Formats: sequence, C-alpha cells, structure tokens
Amino acid sequence: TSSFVLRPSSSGSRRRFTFSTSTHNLNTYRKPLHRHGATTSLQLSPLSSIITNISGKISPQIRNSILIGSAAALLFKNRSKFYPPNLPRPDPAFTEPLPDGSLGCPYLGNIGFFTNMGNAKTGSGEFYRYQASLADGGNPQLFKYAPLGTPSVVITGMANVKKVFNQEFKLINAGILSDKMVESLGGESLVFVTDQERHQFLRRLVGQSMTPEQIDKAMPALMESATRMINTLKEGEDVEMERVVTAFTLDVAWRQILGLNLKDDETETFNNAVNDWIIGCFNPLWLFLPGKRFSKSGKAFKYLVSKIEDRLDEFERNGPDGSTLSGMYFAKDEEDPSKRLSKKDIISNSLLLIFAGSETAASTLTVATLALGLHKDVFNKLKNEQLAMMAKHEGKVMTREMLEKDCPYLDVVVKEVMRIKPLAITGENRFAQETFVVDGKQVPKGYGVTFCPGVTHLLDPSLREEDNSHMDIVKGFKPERWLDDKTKPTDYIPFGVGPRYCLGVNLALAEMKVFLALFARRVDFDLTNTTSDDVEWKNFSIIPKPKDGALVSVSSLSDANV
Ligand code: HEM
Repeated sequence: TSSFVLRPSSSGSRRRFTFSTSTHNLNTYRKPLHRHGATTSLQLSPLSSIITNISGKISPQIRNSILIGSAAALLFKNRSKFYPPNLPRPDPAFTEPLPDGSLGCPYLGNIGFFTNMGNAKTGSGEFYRYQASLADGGNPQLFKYAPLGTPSVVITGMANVKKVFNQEFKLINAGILSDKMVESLGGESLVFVTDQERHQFLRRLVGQSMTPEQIDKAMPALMESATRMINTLKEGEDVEMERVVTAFTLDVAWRQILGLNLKDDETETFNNAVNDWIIGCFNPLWLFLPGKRFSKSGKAFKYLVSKIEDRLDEFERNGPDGSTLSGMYFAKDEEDPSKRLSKKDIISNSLLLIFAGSETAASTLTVATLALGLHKDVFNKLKNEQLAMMAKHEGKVMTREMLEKDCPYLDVVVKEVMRIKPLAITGENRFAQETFVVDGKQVPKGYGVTFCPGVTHLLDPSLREEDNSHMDIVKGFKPERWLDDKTKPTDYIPFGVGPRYCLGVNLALAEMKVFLALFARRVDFDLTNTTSDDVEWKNFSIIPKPKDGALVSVSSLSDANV
C-alpha cells in the first residue's frame, strides 16, 4: 500500500522530503511511475505537472519557451473567433472610458501574467493585485490586461461581479479556445456549453446528484475517505499535508463521485490516470498537435471513461446507489420527466466534477492546515467544538445535519480560509457579447471578461486594512469575524457568482468539513518548516498553496472511533 510519509533526504534546517511508495504491478493502462522501487510523486497541480512532465532533460528556459510559445500560437490561431480586428479600441458608441490598467506589449500582452503569477510572501494572484494597483488614486475594482495578447477586463467588487456575471449568456459568454480542450473533458461538459437552455438543463440534472439529500447519502463515503487518509499519518513522522489531502480528494472522486470499489493497488493507477488526463487537458502541445489519443493523457482518459462505462452498466443491472454518478444516471428533468442525461453527458460531466473538484478542495484543505498550525487557538476551538458535538450525539455517525447545526466554528474556519486564499481568478474565460458599462467604465464587445475572487476579497470595504494585513494568514486569519454581523465580510465570492456558480459547492463544503472535523478530533500536529515569521507560498501556481505543501509533524494520533 502507499504511504504518505515523507522521509528526510538531506540534512539542514530546511529539510527536503521525498514521497515514498512501494512498487507493485498494475495490470492497467500504465505501469507505476517509479523505477527500481525508487520514489515517485503524486502531483495534481496541472500547471506545475505540465512543466515537470514536459521538462525531461531540456533546460527550463527552452521548456518555458516551448510552453509559452505553443500557448501563444494556439491563441493566435484561434484569435479570429474572439478577437475582432478593431480591438483593443474603445467602442465609439460609448462615452465611458476603458478601465485602467496596462495591456502590455502589442500581440504578446502582459508578460507579467506569466512572470509575476505569485510571490513567496503573498502567494498566487500577484499579477492581478499589481494590475489593480496601477490606477492613480488607489485600487480600481475594474482593470484591463491582456493575457497572451487578448484584451480582457477583470471585474472585482461584489456589486460589479453580480451585475455582470448574473447576466451570463447575455452580456458575457464563455469562449472556447480549443475544440480539443472540449474533447479532453468528454465533449459535453457543461462548463463549455454556451447555449443558455442547454446549460440550464445540464445543471439541473447534474445538480440533482449533489443536492443536500444526496450529500446525506455521501457522508459515509466521505468519512471513509477521510479516515483512510488520516490513518496513513504516523505519530512522530513528518508529512506533507498537500499530498494527504490531494489523495483524499481523489479518494472522494472514485469512492463517492464515481462509486468505484478500488483495491489499494488500483487506487494508485486511478490517481495517476486523473493526473495524466488533467495534464493533457491543459498541455498546449497536445491541444495543438494531432494524435492526442495515443498520448499518456489520451490513454488515461480512455481508462477513466471505461471505469465510468462499467458503472453505468451496473446501474442498468442493479439500480441506483449513493454515488454522485448514480444520481446523474437516474436524474429526470422536473420540467420534462422524459428528458434524461445521455451517456455522453454523464461521462463528460462526471469527469468535470473530478476535474473541478479535486485540486480546488485539496488546496483549500492544505491552506487550512497551514492556518490551523499557525493559529493553535483556532485549532483548539475546532477540537472543542468536535468534542462537544461527539458528546451531544454519542454513539451516532456524523451526518450533514450535525455538521450544519453543531459546527458553526468549523463553518467559519472554512469561510475564513477561502476568504484569505481564494482562487486567484475564475476558471473560465468569458467574452463580452455586447459593449456594456460597469462601475463607470466600458467593456467593449469582444473583450475577455473574468472575475477575481482574490482582488475582490482584498478590496472588501467592510474590513480592508491600509497595510492589507486582512489578507495575511498570520495577522488577518480571524474566523471570529464571521460570527458578528458588524465584522462579517461583505465582498465574498469564493464559489463564483451567477448561472455558473460552483455546482459542486455542497459536496465541496461537506468533504472539506468532514476531513477537518475528523482531523481535529484525532490529530495533534506542529508545522515543521513554517513559523509566523517565515510563511512562504508557491510562486508559480494559479491556486494558492504553501511553498512546502504544509509540512507538519504529527505529535499524536488517536483512534478512528475517538
Ligand atoms: C474549495 C473548493 C472549490 C472552489 C473554491 C470552487 C470554486 C468554483 C468557482 C469559483 C466556480 C465558478 C467558475 C466560473 O464562473 O468560471 C466553480 C465552478 C464549478 N465548480 Fe467548483 N469549486 C470547488 C469545488 C468544487 C467541487 C468539489 C466540485 C464538484 C464535485 C465543483 C464543481 C464545479 C463545476 C461543475 C463548476 C462549473 C459550473 C458551470 O460552469 O456551470 N467545484 N467552482
């Protein structure tokens, strides 16, 4: 079986760690990564994984040039789809000015989008914070920039984001950069659907698999996944929590989302397949070149689809179970019960749930571990809340209702983690369907449009500090602020806004809360590398992550039934 224990591989005050697993034969789409029983790593950070995987033996400079060059070529090839020739000029029919900010070099756009992604002190999203600071007179809530030469506007501030993103499909719509990317997610993933009616239909039916009632049914599987991961921890040993919680969210993916029954050795194959498949979804080389289905990513996709197809056959024979996939398979449209999801819809959208749900929840849990390690008082309160809940419901299994009614502190801890370290920017690029005005500025037709939770939380007028310390995980992490209406944040959009609001929010919150509740009950830990004076973040990551993946040493671990 795999172990998530990290062993020191060199001495020194900042030790380096490797991830060790045992070697075993996998009768599946690919052999384990490790050679001669050596170490390997389980990674699910698409951007960094692409870079690591492509790198091979070539130098980082050549590698980066190939990556950025092919991404630029891809965008250039497709630009006629969304880049009318009169851009980036303002729309002459409007008197309002364009938003502040720089579009960078012609064609190339803002190089800083790549070189200034993150900052070791403040984490990812640095480029957006920088753009937001360019205007005279402080941070504007709207600013323009040009990733890969595409003029775009970033919209922040609760009122502005609501105004624009509630009018999805009218003012703005998703733009498909590459048909191959659509195919990579199965062809019918709702995230790429630009027709409003079809999008609503898919959301209604896929959403039926993640209603509160479905989450009730999911609780045993979520607890099993969390318990399994917490059981891999060992007293006195150092562990990189990012790996544990990444494995946890992948465990949720096969156990709960797909309802598979994998043996230990197949778990590793599944995890590798998800990893390889996601890398291929983003890899500009594969998006550009033919023959993707013969690539590692193409084979991984085939493997995942075959697993889903087997499950669909089982539903046909045996009827429904508590999995999310089963919820989708049996979902009927309330508006017209004769309408069901097609097989392709189910495959594409179950893959989407894995894609959209794994790294997001894993990185939030990693940041949560860091925050709890830095704020032991918060961790103790979390523990006490769990002890009180266990005393109240002695002998009973945790339910969603218990989490909701008896864990208000757990709720605000999760909220505060996502306030301080939300996704740097939305997942999907939209394009303005017509010229519109927001916050006194015009956004011309054809411009790219995104919202930015990071800058929205930073500029929240209800709690903004001059020195931005409200966004600092040491000085600003205060879950209590959510408990009082006078201090409660007002501009808070970690799950987005409008018709494309996170469809997995119920499952995401349940899985994160189950993990943290069981972790707080059973584990005592200290951060190994990090103190309040030297918190460091990964530089090149769209999703915020501590630089060392939240390295902890486990000081005590109690039994699962405690
Ligand atoms: C902490 C965890 C998560 C965060 C912070 C998060 C955040 C978001 C955000 C901001 C969006 C909106 C993107 C946009 O408007 O472009 C989104 C969309 C989405 N999320 Fe999540 N998400 C999380 C977990 C999950 C999970 C666990 C699932 C499923 C199992 C999921 C499924 C989806 C789907 C399907 C969409 C697309 C909705 C659509 O296009 O209509 N997410 N998420």
